[in-house]
Amino acid sequence: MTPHNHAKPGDYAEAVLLPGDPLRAKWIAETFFEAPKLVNSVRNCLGYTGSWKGKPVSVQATGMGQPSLSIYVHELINVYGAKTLLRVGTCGGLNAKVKVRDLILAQAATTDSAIVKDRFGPYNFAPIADFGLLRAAAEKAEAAGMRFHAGNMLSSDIFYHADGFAGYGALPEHGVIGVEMEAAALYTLAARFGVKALTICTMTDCLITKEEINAEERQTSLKDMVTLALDVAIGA
Ligand SMILES: O=P(O)(O)O[C@H]1O[C@H](CO)[C@@H](O)[C@H]1O
Ligand SMILES: O=c1cc[nH]c(=O)[nH]1
Repeated sequence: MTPHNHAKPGDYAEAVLLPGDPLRAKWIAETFFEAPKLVNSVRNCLGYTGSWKGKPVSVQATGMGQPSLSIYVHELINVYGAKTLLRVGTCGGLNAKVKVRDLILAQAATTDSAIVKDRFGPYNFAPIADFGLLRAAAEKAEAAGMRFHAGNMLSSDIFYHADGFAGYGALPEHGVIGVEMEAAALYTLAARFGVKALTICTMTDCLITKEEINAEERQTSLKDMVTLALDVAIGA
């Protein structure tokens, strides 16, 4: 149906989880969905639809970075009718108060990317999460006893900064607590097309303390993030 997606209209639910990693999309569908069905495998950027607690839900991998996410999200909204988009990612930590395995709810997303900046001329647009999704995620995370932080996320085009931690400049001292690579484009597209979006990330590597989690812990802590996102997606 598009150069990047061979699903038919109607193949996706209105609520879609968005991991960067295609294998995380497969794991989410096979681990959590009832009756998962593969709906897209173009470029191995896997997409599935199934249900969670009896309600329809989809997952679509976005690849890494804002250009790649923008393609999948643009098509999910405009071709497949997606209305609620929940990124489920991993991120680095920019504040020592955020511990590995903690969840970050990206209330806003700062970015160095031209993909957002170039659209607004003289203005510095502030990409923000949908308040209802953010509030629901915070309430559910609190009720489940999950460690989480709501705050400003950096969506960077650069994974390997030539200047290391110094490359993040004044952002950490202005309350930017994590770094990933997609949320700002997701929020900007959601604003443009009038749909709801939220990014939830698990902090997997602290750029200050250098603490990281291993593969097994990564899987366990991602379960918390995914069940939280699924409950928020279906309004449970
Ligand atoms: O784990 P995912 O969702 O891919 O997210 C993070 O991991 C990738 C970088 O390793 C980037 O996509 C970044 O945003
Ligand atoms: O984008 C990312 C994701 C995880 N860790 C980082 O440092 N950056």
